[in-house]
Amino acid sequence: VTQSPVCRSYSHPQHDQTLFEERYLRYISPLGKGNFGSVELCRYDPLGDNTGELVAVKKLQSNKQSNLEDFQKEVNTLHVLHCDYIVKYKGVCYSMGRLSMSLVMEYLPYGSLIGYLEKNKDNINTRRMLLFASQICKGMEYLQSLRYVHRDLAARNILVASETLVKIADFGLTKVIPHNKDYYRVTQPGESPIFWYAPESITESRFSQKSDVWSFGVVLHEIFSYCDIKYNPKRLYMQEIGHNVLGTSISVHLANLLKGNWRLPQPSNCPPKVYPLMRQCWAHDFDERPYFSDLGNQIETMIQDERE
Ligand SMILES: N#CCCn1cc(-c2nc(Nc3ccc(C4CCNCC4)cc3)nc3c2CCN3)cn1
Repeated sequence: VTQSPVCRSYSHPQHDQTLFEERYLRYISPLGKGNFGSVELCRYDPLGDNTGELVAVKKLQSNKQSNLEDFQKEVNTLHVLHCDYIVKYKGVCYSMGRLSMSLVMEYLPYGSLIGYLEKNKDNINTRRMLLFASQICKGMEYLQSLRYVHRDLAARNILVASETLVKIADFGLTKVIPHNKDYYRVTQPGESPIFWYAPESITESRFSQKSDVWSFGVVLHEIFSYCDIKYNPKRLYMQEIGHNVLGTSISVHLANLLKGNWRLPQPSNCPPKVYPLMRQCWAHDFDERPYFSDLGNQIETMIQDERE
């Protein structure tokens, strides 16, 4: 049994069954869309009596070879992650004679933070929002201890396991930082979530632990805006940039906005100490941004203060 320093979870070398037979995987309903694929609720029911367990199955979008390789990397990434604050890998299901594959994961009943916060905003207090934020920090600390960069940290990719537990999900864009560098340079940016990106990711496709910290600041903004669509980061940035920008790309305008030190505004009922935390994450110079361990400590202190 090994214990990771920050996740306090145990990874037993369990011989969990990791191969799911397609014929027993019964489709129930759609759950959402992620990078490279859609996610469905299924019941794995080999006995055929509806006693099987509910699972979340991520199907590969298209059988394009490149996507299959990227999907295989996502599966390999999730398989090695054992942390209470990261969605659990269960196994894979091959179909079409191993031509296509699906990723089988634990099903989290409350869905993503986006829907959950909006729906329950009236009975979620600051303490619970700070608890969620500290759990994301712990999950990210664990991820970084294995030299992973998530690259798509956003409220849409944070899932709610229970009223007091959230988990990081969707490792479709996750990369491992090579040992001789402290950043990852992406070649094909693809359709990037630029409104969650740090300046250096927008302008140089440079991703690091500190660019994930920037995105965490945006997640904090989403949490303390209750993921209200009116205050969604893309909408707030586009209002500032102006919807009728022509010619030069949005990312050039966004990069200039951030260079000029414009930042997402303080959410309306955001506790006074939380906005400065977001601003720390949004330091233009990535060396000035805090580590997830620092952020976690500051948030734990705020949780204590909330209790008194
Ligand atoms: N991340 C990411 C982006 C891709 N993505 C991942 C999932 C996912 N959803 C759930 N659970 C889930 C999802 C939605 C609902 C409801 C919400 C209200 N409206 C109806 C649906 C309920 C429960 N459990 C999961 C996963 C992955 C592993 N376990 C969904 N989209």
